[in-house]
Amino acid sequence: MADALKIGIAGLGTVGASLVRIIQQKSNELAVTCGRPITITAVSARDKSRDRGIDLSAVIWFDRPEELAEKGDIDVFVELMGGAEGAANISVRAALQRGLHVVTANKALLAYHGVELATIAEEKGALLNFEAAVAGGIPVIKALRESLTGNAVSRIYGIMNGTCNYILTKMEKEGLSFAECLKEAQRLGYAEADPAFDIEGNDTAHKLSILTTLAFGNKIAADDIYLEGITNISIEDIHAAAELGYRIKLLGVAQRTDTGIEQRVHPTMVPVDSVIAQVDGVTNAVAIESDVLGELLMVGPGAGGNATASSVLGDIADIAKSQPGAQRVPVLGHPASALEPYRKAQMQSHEGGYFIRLTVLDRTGVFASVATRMAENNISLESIVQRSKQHLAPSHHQTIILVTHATMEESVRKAVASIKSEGYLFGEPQVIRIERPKEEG
Ligand SMILES: NC(=O)C1=CN([C@@H]2O[C@H](COP(=O)(O)OP(=O)(O)OC[C@H]3O[C@@H](n4cnc5c(N)ncnc54)[C@H](O)[C@@H]3O)[C@@H](O)[C@H]2O)C=CC1
Ligand SMILES: N[C@@H](CC=O)C(=O)O
Repeated sequence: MADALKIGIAGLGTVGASLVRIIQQKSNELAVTCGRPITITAVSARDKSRDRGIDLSAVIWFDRPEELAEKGDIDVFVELMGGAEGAANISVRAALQRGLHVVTANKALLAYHGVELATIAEEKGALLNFEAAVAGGIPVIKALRESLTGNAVSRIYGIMNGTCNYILTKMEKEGLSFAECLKEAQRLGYAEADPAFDIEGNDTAHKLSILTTLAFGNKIAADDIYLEGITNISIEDIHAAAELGYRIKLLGVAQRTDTGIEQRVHPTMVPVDSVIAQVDGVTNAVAIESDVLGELLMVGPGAGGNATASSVLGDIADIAKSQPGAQRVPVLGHPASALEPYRKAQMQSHEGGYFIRLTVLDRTGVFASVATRMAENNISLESIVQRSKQHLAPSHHQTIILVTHATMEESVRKAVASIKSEGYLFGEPQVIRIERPKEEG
């Protein structure tokens, strides 16, 4: 049997501790499948004394991850700390500069430094693997980077954040509050160290930016994504969506348009009978539409220690099985030097269906005025209903719910602005985009 693959792990939190446990429990099977043992020789984490339920007696402890990357007796540096800057960024760079292979689950790091890191890896002939960075246990990176070679991708969309999907599902099915659901997601190890990254949509945006680059061959453009999180979604929206035959999901969508690539992350209404609407809890789903294959939908656990460690381990096993000096698959699917500048499609040009919920004064003429403002902006309505006794609205108010046919974002924004200027609105209008799978489009 070949020499052991020596790995050093920086970060022993939810994912790092799961990874250590799995490698230790499955060492014999791994040695057989990979053709060589996988040995954890060194680790680094902030708290040396914490009981993680794993055996670290035979490993060397580095207080600083940078030192592990620079000096550790390792073949692979596994980064499981998180954060786009600081220790993660410095240590991954140092490891690659040293010619070490790197495995990371850190989407924030890749979203902001992925192209530079891929450039260093490719110059050094090192592997930089990051399957766990997008959609946890779903092998979507490998699918896009390798299996779909030769396919021209037209759209990728999906549920890419387990925390948000868990919250939306629990709110709908168990009637729990947003805060209670988030707390539970944190307890289960799904949320980011700062959960604002989950609920404000940034985490989905980081993941989407990576998929966009793999699919379309542009430089990563994480700051060029239209972004809305789920903090504004109320139980009233969830119920109204259900009555209309939709469910609300936080989707990341990237699609090729005539004017460039559109990247957007926002709460989205999906038809209740679509597969993606059935994806509940921490489960993620990624749909890829391409010319040769058609639609590929991948569904699986999107967060949590084991789901994520499974992908990290798969990346480590790929390194164990790789031959030194063999041709490498480019880190981002295309050689880093060949990535094109990102051509951004403006959100105003987005075309799709919209759900609009307005709380208005219960006054003669308001309903007609809302319908007129829509017509003036050439917005064709699938339905418009007026309701009283919505518990959010005071007694002298009513709720108007509109669903549009496919229309331009710019028209919807203009119509909503003109409704706001009429003076009969109570609170902010709620606008939720509707996304339909290809066959239902
Ligand atoms: N938890 C999940 O479900 C998933 C997490 N990820 C990513 O995996 C990475 C790790 O996530 P978790 O394990 O959930 O995080 P965590 O917060 O549970 O663990 C992070 C670990 O890194 C250590 N650490 C952080 N900064 C450090 C520093 N400067 N020096 C030494 N140690 C440091 C902490 O002490 C802790 O042991 C993150 O990039 C996260 O975005 C990716 C997919 C799913
Ligand atoms: N916080 C993330 C973890 C996985 O990427 C999520 O909830 O999806």
